[in-house]
Amino acid sequence: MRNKQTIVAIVPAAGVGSRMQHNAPKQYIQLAGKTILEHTLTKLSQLPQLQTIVVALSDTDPYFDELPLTDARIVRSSGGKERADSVLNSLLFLAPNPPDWVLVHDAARPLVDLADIERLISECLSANEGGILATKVKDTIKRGDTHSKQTVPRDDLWQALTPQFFKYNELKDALQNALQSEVAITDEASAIEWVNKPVKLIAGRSDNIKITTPEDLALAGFLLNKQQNESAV
Ligand SMILES: Nc1ccn([C@@H]2O[C@H](COP(=O)(O)OP(=O)(O)OP(=O)(O)O)[C@@H](O)[C@H]2O)c(=O)n1
Ligand SMILES: C[C@](O)(CO)[C@H](O)COP(=O)(O)O
Repeated sequence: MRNKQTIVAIVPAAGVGSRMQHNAPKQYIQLAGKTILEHTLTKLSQLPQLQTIVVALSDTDPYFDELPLTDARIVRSSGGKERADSVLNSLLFLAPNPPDWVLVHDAARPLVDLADIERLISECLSANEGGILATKVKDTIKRGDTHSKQTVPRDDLWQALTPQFFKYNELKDALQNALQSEVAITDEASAIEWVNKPVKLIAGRSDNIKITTPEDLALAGFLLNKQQNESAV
């Protein structure tokens, strides 16, 4: 029987939200009565298997300490220039007492379904292999070049979501390797792929959207209200 595996969540929340064109970082926009970051942390706080919840924040973030957070597992680490740097900084923050696994989840994805996260963790622990939530592409995909065949075959195309769940040591080594090699890393899985390790794709709900541009807010607000009403029943 494998010893109980320890799991720590890392929440990248150090972005400026430039595409949102808002006067504060998008993770602090209020939707359905709370900031987006609070919604995300409230979701993760419902997972008892998380030993700690590390939130990567800008060192000049003036908002976080004002949030009415009650989960004692929540701690802050320093964000970095890019999302991958924020994640690596959080991994290094954990180095004195490293967990077995880390669950990396965007602050900007408050709508994530808890059952999807539970399934991701369960399937990866059973296989002893890292993986990510992903959703199969539903639209026809075009490549930007207007002077050649544009349509991309989509039968095996998936859209990567978060959480992304990997062994602490593997992710730390992969991210350090990829960043030192100046490889473009936009998610944890791309670093794991860089070091030629497998990534399980676990089908997740397509409404686990990353709130990115202004038109995402109305949909996210509606869905957050719907989730809150359903959980209140
Ligand atoms: N240096 C960075 C950049 C992003 N993030 C976080 O990574 C998540 C996904 O990134 P994205 O949606 O791109 O957020 P921003 O970088 O803030 O948005 P933009 O690219 O529009 O500026 C967000 O929760 C964001 O706060 C981070 O922790 N550190
Ligand atoms: C990690 C991610 O959410 C998976 O789709 C995405 O890569 C983040 O990209 P961003 O440009 O940092 O928002």
